[in-house]
Amino acid sequence: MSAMAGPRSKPSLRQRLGALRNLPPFLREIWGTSRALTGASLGLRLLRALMPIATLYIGKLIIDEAVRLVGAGLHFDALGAAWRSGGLDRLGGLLALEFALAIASDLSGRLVSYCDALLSERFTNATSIRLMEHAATLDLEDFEDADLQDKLDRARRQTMGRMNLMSQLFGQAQDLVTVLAFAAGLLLYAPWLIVLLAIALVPAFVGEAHFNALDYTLNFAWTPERRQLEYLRQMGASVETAKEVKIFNLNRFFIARFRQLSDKFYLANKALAGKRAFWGTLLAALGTLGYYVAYAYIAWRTVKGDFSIGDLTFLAGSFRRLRQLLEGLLVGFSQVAGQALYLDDLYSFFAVRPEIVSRPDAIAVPQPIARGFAFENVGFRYPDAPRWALRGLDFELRAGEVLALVGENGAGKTTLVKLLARLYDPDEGRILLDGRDLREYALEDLRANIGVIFQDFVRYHLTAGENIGVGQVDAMDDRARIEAAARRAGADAVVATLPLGYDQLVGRRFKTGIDLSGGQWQKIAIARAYMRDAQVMILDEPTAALDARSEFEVFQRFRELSGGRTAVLISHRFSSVRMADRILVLAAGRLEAAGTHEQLLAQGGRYAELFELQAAGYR
Ligand SMILES: Nc1ncnc2c1ncn2[C@@H]1O[C@H](COP(=O)(O)OP(=O)(O)OP(=O)(O)O)[C@@H](O)[C@H]1O
Repeated sequence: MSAMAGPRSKPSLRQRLGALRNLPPFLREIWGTSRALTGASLGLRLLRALMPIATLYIGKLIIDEAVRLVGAGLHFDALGAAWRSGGLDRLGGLLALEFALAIASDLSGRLVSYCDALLSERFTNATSIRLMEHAATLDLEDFEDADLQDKLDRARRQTMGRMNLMSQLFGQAQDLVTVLAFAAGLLLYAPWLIVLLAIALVPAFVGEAHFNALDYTLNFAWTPERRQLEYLRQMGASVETAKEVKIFNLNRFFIARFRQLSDKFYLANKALAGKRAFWGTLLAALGTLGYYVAYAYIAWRTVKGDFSIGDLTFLAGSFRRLRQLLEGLLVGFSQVAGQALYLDDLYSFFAVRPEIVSRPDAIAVPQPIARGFAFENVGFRYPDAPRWALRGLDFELRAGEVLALVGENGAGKTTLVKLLARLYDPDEGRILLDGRDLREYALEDLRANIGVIFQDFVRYHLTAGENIGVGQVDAMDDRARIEAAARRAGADAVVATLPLGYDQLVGRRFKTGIDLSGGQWQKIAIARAYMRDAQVMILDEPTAALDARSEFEVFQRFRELSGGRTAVLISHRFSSVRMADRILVLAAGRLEAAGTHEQLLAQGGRYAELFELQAAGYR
């Protein structure tokens, strides 16, 4: 397991406040998701913001009225008589008003939840789609970078977790309006109490802000471990791995590793939560103290006769609410600042820019390709790799030629193919297509003209027809084309064995799926290559699981059907390789020899040696 990520230092106050700059774009996106829902949610909240003070004030009026009635010395024996006398009219009216307010408050609360739920679902979906769209633009190299994977992981979590940020922000705005209303009310009675309240709350706020930052740091520093946990969980419990896990009895190994890692994470979290609870309680007590000092003061003024009983309840109530609200606002503010830090992750993922892009003046790939590809002193090195994967490559891939690549594992065959398809750009030298650098061509057009099936092709858990159709998505519904591609690859026989034929779901992931053998999957994948009417076809060892006859047939048919197409084949089987027009021998990233099968055998180098080895096995 990799070394622990070095602890990242706590984000500074400036960083935290700086993260608040993420809020305006965040709000803009929410607004853009649905103006109607955002407007409704905000409007309802504004209404709700004024309800608490209205309720409390009516409560005060009710008490004052009741006290007045008692003081007036009126005596009623029966409710009916009292009602008819009209003496209770005002009290009744006030009670009815308070009742209406209570109903309105409940109703608007539910409506707000409803709007928020709809809005959050839509926003989460929109962000997920944006995430997928952006990920699609990134370079393969980006994906292979562990840092980017961490970032993607955090960004993915953000799409899920950020919605309470929205509710929180809106809630904050609502509370702020309520606070202003209460503060205006209190200002009329006892202005300096508000100051007292604010001072009493500052320590709690600072504490919250501090712990939120620690929380973020912890979560940030643990991203690689969290991904490992996720990985272990998957390894320990998935169809893809179940077979091997059982045979090697790996479950205990995975579980032990999971436990070890998750325990460490748990302990770190627990320590932080403990400290947070302790300091939180202490600091909140200060706020409570402020409240009771104020309460005592109001009680004293009431006893002195400055305030009525109604005033006392109104003030005490306002005060209690104001304290809760201010505390909530301050704590909420620091939480929002904390969450805005997480938004940083989302936005920094969106800020990753691909390097492999089309130039503005990009040109179209020639139809047909006239001369072919030329590698000129091409070198490529994977980021942070100790040695070059390919170096000093000089060769041509002529239009219409079938070229085979051979070489031992790790020689660089796949890397060469990736360069040809512009999944990477060379670090040294250049690759020309009909005399112009590959980088001058429009990327999409280039990819549309090259059909590649890699050795680790994807097994889509879709229908058999769709598995072939993905080779040319815009022809996904063209059944005749799919069938023709299947025939060319010998996949039609595979499909014929499926109960639902081309409509059969394949793979084990879903209930109705039927799994295929390794070779059957490969035939389907090869059909995918035929689906695409590409000028250049590349088969990177997708035939390894085919039996010898099938592979021979696949390549022979490939030769016959390629109809003047340029092709690159990678195979470890010489029976297939020898069918190529020309063979390149790669060794440790360098081009060692090139020629036809016969020429290379005559040279007696590595090719002859490997050929002899394989041939000897059959004698
Ligand atoms: N994504 C990657 N990141 C870093 N290094 C890589 C990556 N892919 C391949 N390499 C390294 O580049 C070298 C060439 O690998 P490549 O996959 O091109 O070999 P290959 O000839 O296709 O091998 P095989 O016959 O096993 O498929 C190897 O040393 C490998 O370790």
